[in-house]
Amino acid sequence: MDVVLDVQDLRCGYGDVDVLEELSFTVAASEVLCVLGRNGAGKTTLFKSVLGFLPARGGRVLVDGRALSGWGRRELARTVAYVPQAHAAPFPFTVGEVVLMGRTPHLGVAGAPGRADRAVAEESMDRLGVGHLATRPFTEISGGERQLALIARALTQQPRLLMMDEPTSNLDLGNQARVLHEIRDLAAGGLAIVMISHTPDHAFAVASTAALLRPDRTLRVGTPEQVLTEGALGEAFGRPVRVLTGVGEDGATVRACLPVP
Ligand SMILES: Nc1ncnc2c1ncn2[C@@H]1O[C@H](COP(=O)(O)OP(=O)(O)OP(=O)(O)O)[C@@H](O)[C@H]1O
Repeated sequence: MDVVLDVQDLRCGYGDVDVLEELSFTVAASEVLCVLGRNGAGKTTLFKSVLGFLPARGGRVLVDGRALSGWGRRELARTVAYVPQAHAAPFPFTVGEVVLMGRTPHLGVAGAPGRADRAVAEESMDRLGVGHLATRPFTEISGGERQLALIARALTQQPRLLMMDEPTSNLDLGNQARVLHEIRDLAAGGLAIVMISHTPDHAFAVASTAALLRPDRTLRVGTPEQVLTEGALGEAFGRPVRVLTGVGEDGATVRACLPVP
């Protein structure tokens, strides 16, 4: 198995408080790991640690078998791409310029992007359906359009590992389906993907592995069907949850979750 991200016994937090304790999981090429847990459980903290923004207090994070401390910043940016939540990115540039920034780690020291770099950016924009927005200011498009543009920027990096923080928040149903389809397609093409989601349905739809942060700070890892049971979801979110099953397009079982008011 081609393991891209290997997290072993990770412990991290802020001040004198540990938010995450002894978390372990791996993500291989072509796998999609979906991280779920209640508000404040530590999902973003986990991302910060894997991206090298928050030092681990214990355990280790290996990318392609090498500890994060052994990677140069540009080198890591050629391998790991991050899609932030769209509301956190008020860039004063056009959509096309923001997407082209994804090429930055691939350029030489004095490098300006060339024709090949622009072609990669255009292909990414077409893939996410935002090519027609290329000349629009990034600050003057909708939240959903910004989300799609940020995913296009991350693809323009041509990474091995894609870290996505709630990639379907802000998106209408059609665009949620578009992004989920792309996530499945990118994984099939060999990318390793880690996504945070508040929608267990999306883990059932595209994830090979679900990782559920529980109130006792432990992580339950397995297939979505193993991990996202009514009991485990009820315990994790503190309210009863129903898991409903139906028949999908191809006759396969599909699952959706409903919080019980
Ligand atoms: N910079 C910080 N300094 C101190 N505590 C922090 C900081 N950032 C987050 N925390 C705390 O760490 C815990 C985990 O926060 P985190 O943002 O990782 O949760 P999350 O699972 O991403 O939540 P949400 O679903 O609401 O986005 C929370 O208790 C939060 O208050």
